[in-house]
Amino acid sequence: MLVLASSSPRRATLLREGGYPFAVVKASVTEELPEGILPATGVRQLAIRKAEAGLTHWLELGGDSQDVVLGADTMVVLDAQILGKPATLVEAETMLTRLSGRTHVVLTGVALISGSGRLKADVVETVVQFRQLGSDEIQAYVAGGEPMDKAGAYGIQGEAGKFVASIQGSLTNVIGLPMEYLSEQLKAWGIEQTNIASREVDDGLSTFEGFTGGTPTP
Ligand SMILES: Cc1cn([C@H]2C[C@H](O)[C@@H](COP(=O)(O)OP(=O)(O)OP(=O)(O)O)O2)c(=O)[nH]c1=O
Repeated sequence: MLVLASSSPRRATLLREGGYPFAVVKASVTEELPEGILPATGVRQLAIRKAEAGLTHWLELGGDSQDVVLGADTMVVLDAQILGKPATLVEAETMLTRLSGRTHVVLTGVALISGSGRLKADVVETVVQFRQLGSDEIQAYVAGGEPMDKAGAYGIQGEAGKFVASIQGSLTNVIGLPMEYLSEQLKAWGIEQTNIASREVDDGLSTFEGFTGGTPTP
């Protein structure tokens, strides 16, 4: 059985839409990383941290050691700097001003772990280009509340979809789980889709120029 170690509603929605039956378990971890760590190393570490915490909790709840626990972490990287979730509205505005007219990278670390000691963790990268944003539209977007629980202060699946000029790589990777990569991995772990649900998110972004699907990076 598949267990999602996450409190992100987006990750649960993506797995459900992917047709996977799963349980959800909380994975409260500190998201602090050592100063100067490479973003890809950091995002992978956090995904493992979440999966390990989730596994511990799941086994305490009486879960089977053969169950497969999934942890993930998403970060936005601009000029080699990590943009996490904004702590304040002002910080959200600053992040979006920095992203305006620029190309950035979204990294999602994905970790699969089981009680038998098996572990697989990778990082999937999507390149996102924003068009030039006006300060009025940034302010209006931040006032709408969408940025606050999201890396880089935006949600590509929401109103910020209109900020995006192009995307290269997996769209679902930006939203929190690279489903193309993940379904390959889950197959290798013996986890199959049982039903293919229709997409709940009407984003219209999969037709964007350069959409190629996710590519794992070492
Ligand atoms: C860039 C971007 C991020 N996000 C979200 C995905 C993640 O939920 C969030 C980044 O925070 P994460 O720390 O990756 O995840 P989380 O705290 O929401 O959930 P958990 O740790 O319990 O699994 O930003 C979007 O929903 N859309 C976007 O376009």
